[in-house]
Amino acid sequence: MPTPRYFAQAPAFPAETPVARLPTISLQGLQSGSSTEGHKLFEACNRPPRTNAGPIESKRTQLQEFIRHCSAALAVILGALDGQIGLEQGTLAALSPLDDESETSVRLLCSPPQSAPEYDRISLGGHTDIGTMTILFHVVGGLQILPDGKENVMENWEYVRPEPGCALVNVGDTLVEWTGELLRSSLHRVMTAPGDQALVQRQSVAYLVRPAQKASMRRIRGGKIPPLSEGEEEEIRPVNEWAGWRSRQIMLGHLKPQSRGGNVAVSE
Ligand SMILES: O=C(O)CCC(=O)C(=O)O
Ligand SMILES: [Fe+2]
Repeated sequence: MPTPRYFAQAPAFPAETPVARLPTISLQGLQSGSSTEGHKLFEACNRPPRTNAGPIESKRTQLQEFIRHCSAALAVILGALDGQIGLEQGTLAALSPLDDESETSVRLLCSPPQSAPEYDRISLGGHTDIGTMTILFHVVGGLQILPDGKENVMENWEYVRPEPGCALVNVGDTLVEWTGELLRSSLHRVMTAPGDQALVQRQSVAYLVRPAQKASMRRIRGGKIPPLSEGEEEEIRPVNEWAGWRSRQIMLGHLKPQSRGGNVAVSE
């Protein structure tokens, strides 16, 4: 441990600076089996029970209602896709049921107004949503997509214009995997809103549906979904394992987030 002799070589830590309150636990005490020090250590490492932020807890009922509405809308959309793909009604929705444990979440984003807007500022970097589908509600612009096949350079990104009475629906990567890339997820990001919209606060609400944790990433069989090609390895990991792997690969730079899928369908 650094001794007072070393501390004497640097200016003193300012007394008025607010600091985090951390416990000091004696290593000697732990070595000698002191239960007091052991208890202090456990208390310091133990995670307090998770709670939602106050504004979320106080709106719990409305949020539950919101989730139920979004889920019902998504069931309609997924049902229409079942029909178009040639799958039995309810196939896609059954993979992400509301009542099963999953990573499904509601994300509230808020970008503060800018008095001197920096229009090239990225507030949420380019990504595809990893889950099944996303419903996004926004009023102020800022969302951009990179059209399929376009190089990821500034001038190729296109703003999405929020429309009254409309929500934006994003296909997620899981749906791309399940359908053998028949469906496409799109690369999107959030920039400073264009024009005078940058002068006001931007808020968005996203309902991000993730599959049931126990679901499999195995490709769905049937309809227009292309069968595995000769020698192609079947993805058999459970959703959680696959999602963790994919996020890590993207973080490490081994996988690049990009618009995916939209293969020409192979007919039966
Ligand atoms: O705020 C937005 O417009 C997009 C948010 C988004 O892409 C996300 O939450 O995954
Ligand atoms: Fe997103």
